[in-house]
Amino acid sequence: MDKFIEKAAALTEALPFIQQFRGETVVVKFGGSIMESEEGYSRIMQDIAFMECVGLRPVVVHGGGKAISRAMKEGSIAPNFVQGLRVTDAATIQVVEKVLNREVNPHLVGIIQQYHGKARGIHGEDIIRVEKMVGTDPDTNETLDWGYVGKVNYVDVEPIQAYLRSDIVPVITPLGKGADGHLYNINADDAATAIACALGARKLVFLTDVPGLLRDPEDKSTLISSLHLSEIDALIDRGVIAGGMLPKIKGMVGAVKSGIKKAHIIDASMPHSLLLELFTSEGVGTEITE
Ligand SMILES: Nc1ncnc2c1ncn2[C@@H]1O[C@H](COP(=O)(O)OP(=O)(O)O)[C@@H](O)[C@H]1O
Ligand SMILES: CC(=O)N[C@@H](CCC(=O)OP(=O)(O)O)C(=O)O
Repeated sequence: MDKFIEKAAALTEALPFIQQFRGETVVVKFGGSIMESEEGYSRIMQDIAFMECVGLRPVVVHGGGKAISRAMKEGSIAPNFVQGLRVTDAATIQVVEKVLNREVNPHLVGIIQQYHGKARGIHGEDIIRVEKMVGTDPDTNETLDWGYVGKVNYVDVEPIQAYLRSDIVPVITPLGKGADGHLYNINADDAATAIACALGARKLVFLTDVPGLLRDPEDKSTLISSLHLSEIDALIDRGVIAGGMLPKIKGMVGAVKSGIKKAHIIDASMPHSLLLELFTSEGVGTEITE
């Protein structure tokens, strides 16, 4: 009997959250090591199908960095990252396009459909315009050139919204087109942020392989559950926000400043962390609010 009451309680606890988020757009980004586990990302796709079914409007932006590196090595191309971004020459962009647009993306769409959700892939270059990424090496002051790596300067949201109006989950690859007509590779965190801002999403959620932002990356008990915009610069200066956390936190700051109410980092390896974050009062991971 208790078991049934518990099950009913879980459903009734979700009710106010479902009512609050119905019709709202939530951009969900995942990539990294979770994409190495079919079981792990299938659970995420199930959560996405659930969200859509109860009236939310999820938009998926996915990475696939590890699969790209594997395919490059199979083609005897050595992966090379500078400041967390893949150096992308003409041969590499072909591998990136194939892995993201023609392998990972249709696979994810297929899993949502297995859960009886409607989903369609969108190739990023059909909706995202970029300029070439440029940077400077802080040690040598030399200009950095990543090749075909882009910084988003425009997202055409109409194809995304058309799918959302038809209750179809858009699943988007982090690729863009340059003014030169060439295909460019985009960090998936940056692509998700730009898409969330352009859509005016209610929430931006990064699923990753750690519980959230940790004060000590080696110690999972040091989770920072809530961060205010004013605290972030000091954490960057102290090196707490570094590596793969930098594009996420910077993206979350940009998103919250552009009007998105909440941005989250949550643990993809915790089963159904996305549903827990959205539909319970517990909250998991790190959130940034204004
Ligand atoms: N303060 C921090 N808290 C948590 N993770 C951190 C921190 N600083 C750096 N990291 C690193 O960021 C990684 C997550 O970013 P990333 O590897 O880019 O994930 P994804 O591929 O899921 O986008 C973690 O696995 C961890 O190694
Ligand atoms: C420019 C750049 O680095 N692009 C990334 C795009 C994929 C990505 O970001 O995948 P994850 O989220 O799985 O890391 C790359 O080529 O790996």
